[in-house]
Amino acid sequence: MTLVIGLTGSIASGKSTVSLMFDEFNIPVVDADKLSREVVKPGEKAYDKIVNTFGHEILRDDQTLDRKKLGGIIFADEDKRKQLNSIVHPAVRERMIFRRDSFIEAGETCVVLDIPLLFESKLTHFVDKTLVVFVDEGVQLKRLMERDDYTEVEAWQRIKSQISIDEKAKKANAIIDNNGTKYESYIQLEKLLREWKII
Ligand SMILES: CC(C)(COP(=O)(O)OP(=O)(O)OC[C@H]1O[C@@H](n2cnc3c(N)ncnc32)[C@H](O)[C@@H]1O)[C@@H](O)C(=O)NCCC(=O)NCCS
Ligand SMILES: Nc1ncnc2c1ncn2[C@@H]1O[C@H](COP(=O)(O)OP(=O)(O)OP(=O)(O)O)[C@@H](O)[C@H]1O
Repeated sequence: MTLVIGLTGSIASGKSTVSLMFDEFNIPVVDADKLSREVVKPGEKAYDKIVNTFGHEILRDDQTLDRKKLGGIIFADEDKRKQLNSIVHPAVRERMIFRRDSFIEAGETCVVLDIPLLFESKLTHFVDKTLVVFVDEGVQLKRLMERDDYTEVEAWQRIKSQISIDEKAKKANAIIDNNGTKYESYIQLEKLLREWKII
């Protein structure tokens, strides 16, 4: 039996940081953000739909998506965000399930699905347990602004486009408190994997 863990959190709460730690335990991770970049490459169906919906002005000179520009549009307008989600999410979901099932068929003890919008998109039925990477909102804002060089307004738009981190923490089977150092988060993960009898 493979245990499927849904790893989530809010934007810049530390999902990618924690997902890298699963490597140490040889636990495979399927990363929805990575898949969402794959499915919008030129030549893919979702790419054509995005260009038809948002126009050529969201393309760079090399015809790839200008992600910063598209982000600027969809995080400032909920209807446009829903339009983009309805194009990208089905393609991501299909690839994610395919990869999850390949790991299950290969007999892995555990597989992690790193899904930023696990609760928003109601995808918890894809996983056995949910794990939320938690940070206080102030820490989240600071890390997001520093990592992506956003203004405070841009960072808040992105934070507010998701269910609050407190609400996600309430829904989770387990939490990693990532307010401290990365090492402190690693120790929490190791303890949890022991509790869940994965290591
Ligand atoms: C708008 C886009 C082009 C901006 O790209 P950018 O490279 O700046 O951001 P990236 O894709 O790395 O996402 C960073 C984070 O933003 C958050 N986020 C992204 N899309 C959304 C969304 N539609 N709603 C809420 N939060 C989102 C997530 O926490 C994600 O981890 C891109 O985020 C996108 O295509 N979004 C739609 C697909 C999506 O929902 N992806 C996230 C889960 S699959
Ligand atoms: N414990 C920590 N201490 C200090 N900095 C951290 C810690 N955890 C993560 N960070 C930093 O905070 C930023 C956000 O972390 P990360 O990219 O892992 O978040 P994420 O949840 O995957 O983000 P996104 O939702 O955008 O995909 C990064 O710059 C990362 O290096």
